Amino acid sequence: MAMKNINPTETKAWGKLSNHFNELKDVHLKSLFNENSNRKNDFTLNVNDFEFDYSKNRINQETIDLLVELANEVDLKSAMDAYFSGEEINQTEKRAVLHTALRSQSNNEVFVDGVNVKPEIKAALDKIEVFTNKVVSGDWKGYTNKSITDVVNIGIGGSDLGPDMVVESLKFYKNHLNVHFVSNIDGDHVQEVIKDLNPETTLFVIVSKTFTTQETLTNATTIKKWFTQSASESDVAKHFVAVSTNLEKVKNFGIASENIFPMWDWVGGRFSLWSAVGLSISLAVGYNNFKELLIGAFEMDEHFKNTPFEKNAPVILSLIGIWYTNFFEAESEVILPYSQYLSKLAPYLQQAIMESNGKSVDRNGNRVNYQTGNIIWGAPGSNSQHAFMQLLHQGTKLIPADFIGFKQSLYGDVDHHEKLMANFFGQTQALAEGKTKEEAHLDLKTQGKLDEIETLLPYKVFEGNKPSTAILIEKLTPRTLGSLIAFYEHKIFIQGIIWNIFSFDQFGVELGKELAQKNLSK
Ligand SMILES: O=P(O)(O)OC[C@H]1O[C@H](O)[C@H](O)[C@@H](O)[C@@H]1O
Repeated sequence: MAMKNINPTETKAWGKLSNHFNELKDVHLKSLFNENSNRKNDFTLNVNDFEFDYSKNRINQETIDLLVELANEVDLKSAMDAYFSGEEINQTEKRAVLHTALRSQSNNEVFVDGVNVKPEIKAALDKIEVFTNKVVSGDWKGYTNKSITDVVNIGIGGSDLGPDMVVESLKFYKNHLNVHFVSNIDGDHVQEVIKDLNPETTLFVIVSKTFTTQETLTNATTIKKWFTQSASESDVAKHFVAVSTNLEKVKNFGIASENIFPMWDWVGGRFSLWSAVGLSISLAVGYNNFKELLIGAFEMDEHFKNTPFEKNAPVILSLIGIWYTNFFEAESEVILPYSQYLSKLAPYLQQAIMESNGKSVDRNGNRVNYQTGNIIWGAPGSNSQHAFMQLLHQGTKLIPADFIGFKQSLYGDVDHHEKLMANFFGQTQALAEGKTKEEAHLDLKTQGKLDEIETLLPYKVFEGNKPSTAILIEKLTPRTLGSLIAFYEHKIFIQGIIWNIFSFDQFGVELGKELAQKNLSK
C-alpha cells in the first residue's frame, strides 16, 4: 500500500488516449448526442442529493474506459488507501494528510505515528461545541459582562478562505452573530473591519496553523492593541481565542491556554475548515449545522472510497479534467455556481486547487514533461453571463466549465428560481450546441436584417462544442455544501496522483515571503 510514482505519459493508457484523442478531437458534441439518444443518462452519476451530468463533455465511452485504465495503471486505488489510512503521503513534509479523519463518522481508528487520532479529533469537536453554545446562547460574557454580538476571524490563506466561503455560503442558516474576516496585511482592511465594532461585545478568533504568518500576527497585534485601549490586558482572555498547532507561540502572544483550539500537522491549511479552523463557521451557523457540514463531507468520502471508478464522481470528473489539460491542452477551468451564496467558492477553490497542484517537479524529483494544475477562476451565474461568458462562447480558448446549481431555492421564490435555472441549462446548451451558419442566417432573416446578413453572419455564428459539467444538487444545505467541498478536495488528490506530483506541500509560496522580509530589513 503506497503511492506508485509513475510518469503518466509513460503508461500504456496514455498512448491509447493520445490515439483516441486524434480520433475524437474534431467530433462535435452535437454528433455525440445524435449518435446516442441515451447519452445524458449514460453520462450522469447520482450520488445522494447530487446529480453529476458530464454528458456535455467531449468524451465517449471509450474515453472513460481509457481514463479509468490510466487510473488503474498508476494504481490510484493504493494511493487512496494510503490517503485515507494516514500514511505519510505528504512526503516532502513527512506528514499524513488526514482531513478526511476530521469528518469521519465511523468508529474506525486512524493512526498517525502509532497513535489513534480519533479521540483527539472528538475532544476538539466537543470543545468547539461547548464554546459555540456558550457564545451563541449569550452565556459567554465580555469584559463588561455583555454577551458577544460580533466575531472576527483573523487568518489568511487556508485559515481564512475556507471559513469565509462557508460562512457566506450558509448565510441562510446563520444566527444573530455577525461574523467578519480580516486577512490582508493591508492595514486599511483591519481598520475597515474594526471601525464599527464594540470591543465589549466582540470575540476575536486568531487562526494560524503555524502561528508565524506575518499577516495574521500583524493583524492580531494591531487588533489586540486596539482592544486594550479600552480594556485591560486581563480582559484579553474573554475576547481572544486561537486555533493553532503552535501552542508555545500562542501562549507567548497572551492567549489563555483554555482558549486554544488544536490543529494538527496532518491537516493541510487549505483542507482545514473541518477542524477548529472552522470555529467561526460553527459560531455563525451553530454547532449542529457545522456537524452537518462534516457529515456531508463524510458522505462524499464514503462514495469516493467505496464506489468503482466507473461510477465514482470524483474519479470520473478528475479524469475528464486530465483529458482536457493534457490532451486538449486546456489551461483553465471555470467554476460557475448558479447561487449567489456560493460567490466565494471560486476564490476558495483557487487556493485549494492551485496551491496543491501548481507543481512542476514529479514525485521522483524530476521536472515534469507534461502539464499539471490548471488555472481556476469563476463567479456566480447569472451575473457572469453579463460579464465574461462571451469569451467562453466565442473566444479562442477551450475552457471546461463546472456549472453548479440547486433544484430548490432557499426562500422558495419559484419565479426567480425558474428563471435562474433556465439560464443555467440555457448556458450549458448554448456552449455545447452553438449556432450554425444556417441557423444564424435564418435568425437575421426573421429579424428583417436582410441587407446586413452578409456582414453580420460570421459574428452571429457560435461554434459550440464547448464542454461543461452540470452539478445539480437538491438544495443548498450544510450537508450538501460539505459534500461539494469534499468532492473538489478529492479531485485535487486524484489529479495529483495521476500527474505524479506532491499535492500537499506549498514551497512555492516561500520565496516571495523571504524577499518581503529582506525588503523590510533594508
Ligand atoms: O495558517 P497559517 O499557518 O497562518 O498559514 C496560512 C497560509 O499561509 C501560507 O503561506 C500558505 O500559503 C497557506 O497554505 C496557508 O494556509
